Amino acid sequence: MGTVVEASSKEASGSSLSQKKPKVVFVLGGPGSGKGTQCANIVEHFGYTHLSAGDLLRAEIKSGSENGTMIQNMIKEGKIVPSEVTIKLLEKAILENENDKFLIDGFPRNEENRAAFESVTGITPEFVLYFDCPQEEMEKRLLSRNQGREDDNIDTIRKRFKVFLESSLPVIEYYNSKEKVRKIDAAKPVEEVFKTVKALFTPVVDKAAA
Ligand SMILES: Nc1ncnc2c1ncn2[C@@H]1O[C@H](COP(=O)(O)OP(=O)(O)O)[C@@H](O)[C@H]1O
Ligand SMILES: Nc1ccn([C@@H]2O[C@H](COP(=O)(O)OP(=O)(O)O)[C@@H](O)[C@H]2O)c(=O)n1
Ligand SMILES: [Mg+2]
Repeated sequence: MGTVVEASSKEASGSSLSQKKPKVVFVLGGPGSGKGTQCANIVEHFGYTHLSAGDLLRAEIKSGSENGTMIQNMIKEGKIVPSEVTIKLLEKAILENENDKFLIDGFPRNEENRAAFESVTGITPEFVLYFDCPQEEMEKRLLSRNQGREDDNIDTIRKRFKVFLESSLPVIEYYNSKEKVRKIDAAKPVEEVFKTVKALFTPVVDKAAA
């Protein structure tokens, strides 16, 4: 009896994501490394749902939410929004979607993101795609992205690079120590990068048949 009560109360307090148990791939890399571009390709070929943490935060600003101004100020400064906010948005998006395979793009971006996501959702990623790209190339891409983003100006871009080096690279190193990182040379043209990405998502059995 005691055990039953304990089990059910544990379930009630846990995230409902622990019941859904989705398959998650984290997509990481510096600003402008091509995360969003490659995620669109993966979605088309492999049936994943793409969730960009940055897109979810920008939608939250647009929706006029009470956190909107705080999020907008942090994005303008290239800072990382508190995990609580971003994780709630990710959880909601995963639960609202029928798919069970998700590409989570631009998250976790620091140790706080990583640890909080793991403890709140109980999810560990299948693997981590890491788009490795020289800073000069990323800067060039961001300055010609033309999506009207308030953070694609040289001042904010420099701040974002610093945050990437100081806070996001350690997360990639953490997953590397767990042998979860698939590092990709992201400086090549889009199609070439996708060839490498495709190989990582194609099951070994399909490769043998091809
Ligand atoms: N391999 C590539 N070579 C050249 N330009 C690219 C490449 N991948 C993406 N881009 C362009 O660079 C910009 C940033 O790409 P994006 O996918 O938004 O990167 P991220 O999500 O990592 O910031 C976009 O304008 C995109 O069209
Ligand atoms: N996990 C995350 C992801 C993005 N963000 C914020 O959103 C901004 C834009 O993120 P993004 O992923 O859309 O940017 P790109 O790397 O795609 O250029 C970041 O610079 C952060 O200010 C965050 O706070 N936490
Ligand atoms: Mg992006």
